[in-house]
Amino acid sequence: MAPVIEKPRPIVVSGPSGAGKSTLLKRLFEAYPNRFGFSVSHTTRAPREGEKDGVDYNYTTKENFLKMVDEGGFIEHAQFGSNLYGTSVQAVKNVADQGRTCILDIEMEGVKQVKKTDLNARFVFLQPPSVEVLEKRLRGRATDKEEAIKERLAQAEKEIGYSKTPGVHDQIIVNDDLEKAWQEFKAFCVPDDQ
Ligand SMILES: Nc1ncnc2c1ncn2[C@@H]1O[C@H](COP(=O)(O)OP(=O)(O)OP(=O)(O)O)[C@@H](O)[C@H]1O
Repeated sequence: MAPVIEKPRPIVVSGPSGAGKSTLLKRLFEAYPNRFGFSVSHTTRAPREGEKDGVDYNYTTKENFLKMVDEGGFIEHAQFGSNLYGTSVQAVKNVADQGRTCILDIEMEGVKQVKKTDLNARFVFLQPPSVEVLEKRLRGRATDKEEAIKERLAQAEKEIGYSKTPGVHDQIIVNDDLEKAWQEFKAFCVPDDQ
């Protein structure tokens, strides 16, 4: 009988804006360059010079995009300007088919959507030590305007509230000390290399 090769389960990383997702994911990709991947998004915008279909984006028509929405093909989708963008369930499966663990860096609504699919994902939540610390980090990052910071903090309260629902996450990592959070994050994402 042919050996059953198990496909790597996708990992859903969520947490309030400023919790440290980008910081930890950057480290993860640097430490394990061939092990992880991001899914290729769909878009209705035209390809720009040098962009490749299926690599930079899956380019599609508005009609086809909306059909996929109706069929439940997207984990999340949004409109920016007059263009539609989305992460399809199939795009996540394609990463697993290439033998890589697909990383989904998404927010609460996306997490709920993934739970409705057959992706069999693992869920990790990055939690700031407190909302006060989160506010300091968002200000320290100096990338957001005052209005955006207020919105992010309000959203953070909702995300943290939802994260307390039993069974939603496989692990919650409090990002207080970065080194400690990194060790926990690495252990979750690469359990066979500890
Ligand atoms: N443990 C930590 N201690 C102190 N500062 C930290 C820690 N972790 C991250 N930071 C800093 O907090 C800020 C927010 O982190 P980061 O940009 O990684 O958050 P994020 O969750 O990716 O946010 P977004 O979802 O908005 O992209 C950054 O300036 C980062 O350097």
